[in-house]
Amino acid sequence: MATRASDVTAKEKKRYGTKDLLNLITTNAEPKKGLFVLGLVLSLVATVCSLAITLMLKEFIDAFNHGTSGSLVLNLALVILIELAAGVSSSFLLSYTGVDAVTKLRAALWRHIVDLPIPYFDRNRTGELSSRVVNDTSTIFELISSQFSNAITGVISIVGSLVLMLMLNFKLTIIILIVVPVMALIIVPMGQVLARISKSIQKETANLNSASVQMISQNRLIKAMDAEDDLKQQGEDQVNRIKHFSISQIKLISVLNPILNIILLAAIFVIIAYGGILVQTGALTIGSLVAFLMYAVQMISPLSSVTGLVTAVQQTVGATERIDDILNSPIEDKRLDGQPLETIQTINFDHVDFDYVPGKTVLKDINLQIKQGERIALIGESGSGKTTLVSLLEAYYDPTRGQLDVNGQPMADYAIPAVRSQIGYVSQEVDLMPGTMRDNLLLGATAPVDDATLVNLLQEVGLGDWLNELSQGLDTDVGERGLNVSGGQRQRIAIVRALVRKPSLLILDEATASLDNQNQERVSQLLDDLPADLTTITIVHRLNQIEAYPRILFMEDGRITGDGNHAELIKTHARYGEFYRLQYQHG
Ligand SMILES: Nc1ncnc2c1ncn2[C@@H]1O[C@H](COP(=O)(O)OP(=O)(O)OP(=O)(O)O)[C@@H](O)[C@H]1O
Repeated sequence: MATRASDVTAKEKKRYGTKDLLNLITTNAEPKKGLFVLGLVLSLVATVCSLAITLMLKEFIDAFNHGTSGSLVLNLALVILIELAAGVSSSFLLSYTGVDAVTKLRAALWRHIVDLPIPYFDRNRTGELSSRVVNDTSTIFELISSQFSNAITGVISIVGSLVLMLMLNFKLTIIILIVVPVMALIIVPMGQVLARISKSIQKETANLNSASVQMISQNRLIKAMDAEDDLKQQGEDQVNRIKHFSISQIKLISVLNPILNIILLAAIFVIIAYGGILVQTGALTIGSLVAFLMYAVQMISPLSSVTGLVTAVQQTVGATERIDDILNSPIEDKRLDGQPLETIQTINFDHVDFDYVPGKTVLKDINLQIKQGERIALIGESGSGKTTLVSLLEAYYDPTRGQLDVNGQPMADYAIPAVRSQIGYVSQEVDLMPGTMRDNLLLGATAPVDDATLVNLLQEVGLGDWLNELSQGLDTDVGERGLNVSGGQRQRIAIVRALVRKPSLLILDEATASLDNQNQERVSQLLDDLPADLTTITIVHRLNQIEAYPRILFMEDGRITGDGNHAELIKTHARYGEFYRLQYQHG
């Protein structure tokens, strides 16, 4: 079944946690576990080596008085080399695992979004969805490629340094054991506040993303409405919201870092002062004091990455929730085991109602029979239900009540790709896809189409000269959103794109709206020249050629109240007459 808008029920709000994050990573990002573990092990080796290097430096310094042994220098060089090799390879392997995992996750999200049903796109904002594909997945990348391993090696550094410090001098270690909890007392609560702030920054950045997509794609409308100042203000408010949270973040970090530094300096000062006394009394060697100081630093600096892991996980859990929301939304059921459809001969709406939202009926008791080869104009006021009616034919939605039959069988019996392959659709707003002219014309085409056919069709819709002017003909890149192609040209390309698929039903949503008169006639001519068995339904907004349609369906408030040719309707349907005259007076 195609998705029924009224099927969408309120989802129970679930609390997301680390388990969901792990689940998302293992099932959708499928990290290369072997490489990840190897990266972790190597990073542990590098950490242990750096602890050992400090210990060897102690020996090295203490050996100054009685001559440095060659084997010590050799061992030191060897350990430094191992540390270097392990560090470089672990950093590469962990980043590689992160890149690989985030690539799979992004691809899985992309595939899933492509397959989501139309009602999902009705409910969700474009920018927000794109932010999930780009930003939320980056958060997960950071966690896998650096934050997680930094925290693990951090723990080893802390524990290792502590054990070695205890071995070097118990009393000096006590000083560190007092300093660390004090630092933790500051870092942990401030870290939690920082996590909340960065969650707000993420949310507001996603909103900015969403708002910019709207602002850029709707720029013509904004200019036409002279609404630039409003939009500038909205943008300013949005960036200022991010600034507000970013400043709180900066303030906190600016205070946090110097405080931690001062505590660290104070601890180092105490260690040097007390350690100096111990050295003078001969209870501690200079090498041990230097090693001790190095361990203190090695122990304290990973503290923030260990506590930072909590923050990072919290942030990533937020990203997981948003990504899961997409991945758990059911994709469109294309009924692939449904029947094939060779051609559309008859369409029958039998008492069809449709509600986007339960209880708000948009199409009301539609009874309509369409035979192969009919040329139908669908007209009516804005919001009367014209687009919704053709959306049911495209199987974007199923009727809420009543029955829609194609060739005498319920629409729901057919495989959805079979239905759509029989329908050519030209929308009101034609967007070209990024890529070449040929890519655009062949979008979704299943059978091979040669260039000569494409050129012929382009000539028939009046794009022959334009094609000749293009530097690379059919290989010319028409650009994102087709920015370098006019509205009229885009619509004509869309008509060719629809015809290339050799449909048995052609739906044109005001396909001639942005064409000048000459090109409009050429397209009308093309539509006249279409094969006689091709059914066309044109949603007509400009009525200047309405007389040419043998059958006109007039819609009012979700109902078809008029069905006949122009001469019949003008005589029998008062509202149609009024609508027709009004259009002429104003247009
Ligand atoms: N995705 C949706 N969710 C909820 N309501 C919708 C949705 N799409 C359209 N509607 C409502 O359904 C009604 C019919 O809309 P529809 O787009 O079919 O009208 P239309 O005749 O094609 O209008 P227009 O000529 O302006 O394109 C309107 O009241 C509209 O607000």
